[in-house]
Amino acid sequence: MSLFERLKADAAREWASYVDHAFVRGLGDGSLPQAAFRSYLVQDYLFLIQFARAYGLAVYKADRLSDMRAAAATLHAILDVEMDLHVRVCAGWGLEAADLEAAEEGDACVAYTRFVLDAGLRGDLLDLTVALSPCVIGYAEIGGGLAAQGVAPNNPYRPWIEEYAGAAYQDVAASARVTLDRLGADRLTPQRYRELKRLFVTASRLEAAFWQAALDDAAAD
Ligand SMILES: Cc1ncc(CO)c(N)n1
Repeated sequence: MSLFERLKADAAREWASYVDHAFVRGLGDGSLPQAAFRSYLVQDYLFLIQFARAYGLAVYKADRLSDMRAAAATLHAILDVEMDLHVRVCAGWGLEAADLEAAEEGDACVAYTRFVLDAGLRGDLLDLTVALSPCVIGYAEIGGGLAAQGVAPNNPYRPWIEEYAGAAYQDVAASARVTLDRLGADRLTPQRYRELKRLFVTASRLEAAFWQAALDDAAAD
């Protein structure tokens, strides 16, 4: 079993709370309140800024050129592709770049992103990669799963689903799995597994909390 499959099986409950969250089901059937999606988009923009920093840290923590290049390519993809796309999606939902810049990071965003950065700062590239893996691999599973169920043509969240179900993002996630499994083959020891599992479980819980914060935020409006 690959390292990713093993982590996912051992974190089955937390993984399910993330990929099968009420927010995700609402995206799939189009019933998600639009205020929740807007709140999510603003926080996700701030999230991506911190994730770019985490990939910068992965460049620093890498001890081979191929790992440095892989992390640098992801850093570039976040800063120059995904964030641009994000600004355009936000504009479609009535959110201007100025709204994004002015927004305060919510607790769920601070907790998740700083947890990942801390895992990477005190650990090595394997710790950091495990802490990052629910993000990139999870969104590919969510987008692919929703698309496979079939998305109504008038579902307002269809472009979001298609983005994460699309070949470009699925490729990014597939290479993240290959990297994780290779780092595991190089560095995993039985003693380390417990700590890696803890990182994976916590990151999955914090992803679920990120969805939940957007639902709570919209409900409080
Ligand atoms: C919170 C979160 N997790 C994962 C991704 C995937 O990039 C994202 N954009 N936002």
